[in-house]
Amino acid sequence: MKLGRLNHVGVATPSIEASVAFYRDMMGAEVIREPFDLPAQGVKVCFVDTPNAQIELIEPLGDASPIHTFLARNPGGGQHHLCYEVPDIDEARAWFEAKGVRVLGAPRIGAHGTMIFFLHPKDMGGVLTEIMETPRNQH
Ligand SMILES: CC[C@@H](C(=O)O)C(=O)SCCNC(=O)CCNC(=O)[C@H](O)C(C)(C)COP(=O)(O)OP(=O)(O)OC[C@H]1O[C@@H](n2cnc3c(N)ncnc32)[C@H](O)[C@@H]1OP(=O)(O)O
Ligand SMILES: [Co+2]
Repeated sequence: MKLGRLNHVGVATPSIEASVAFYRDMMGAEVIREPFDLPAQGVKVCFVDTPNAQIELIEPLGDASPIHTFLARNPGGGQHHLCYEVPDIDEARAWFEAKGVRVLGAPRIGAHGTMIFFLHPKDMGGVLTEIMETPRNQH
């Protein structure tokens, strides 16, 4: 498997509205996409663009959100996951499974419209890791 570029850093927040104000007013971020709901992933999402990667702001959506426990432990929010691109999602999944890394749930469509899966932080040096297939027009 060939690891691709860092696509985004996931940041959990109790309030996307407050985080957008922080990235705009404190960090000087200019391009901030409109927030949108991703019910299938249990999160509300908003992208902040930087020159080489995105910050993905995620706020819990619904009672079964996978970030509820994280925010209960970190009420002010914080860095939640790193996401790397790969050219072939099935090859990447087989690669990690063969190495005994726990894949969390089934591959699904992510916020960028391509397939994603997550790897357990305890098998990844303490970092919850998202693997995402590179969008077709960027291969
Ligand atoms: C916007 C859509 C999409 C995209 O396209 O980009 C997304 O990014 S969605 C992002 C949200 N979705 C997910 O996170 C899905 C995958 N996550 C999970 O399956 C779970 O959150 C989890 C990683 C298995 C954690 O489960 P949880 O029940 O919340 O907590 P536990 O108490 O069971 O945690 C076990 C263990 O792991 C540590 N942990 C938990 N989260 C993280 C984290 N983000 N980074 C590092 N470590 C984490 C936790 O502290 C526990 O450790 P111990 O206390 O030592 O046991
Ligand atoms: Co993500």
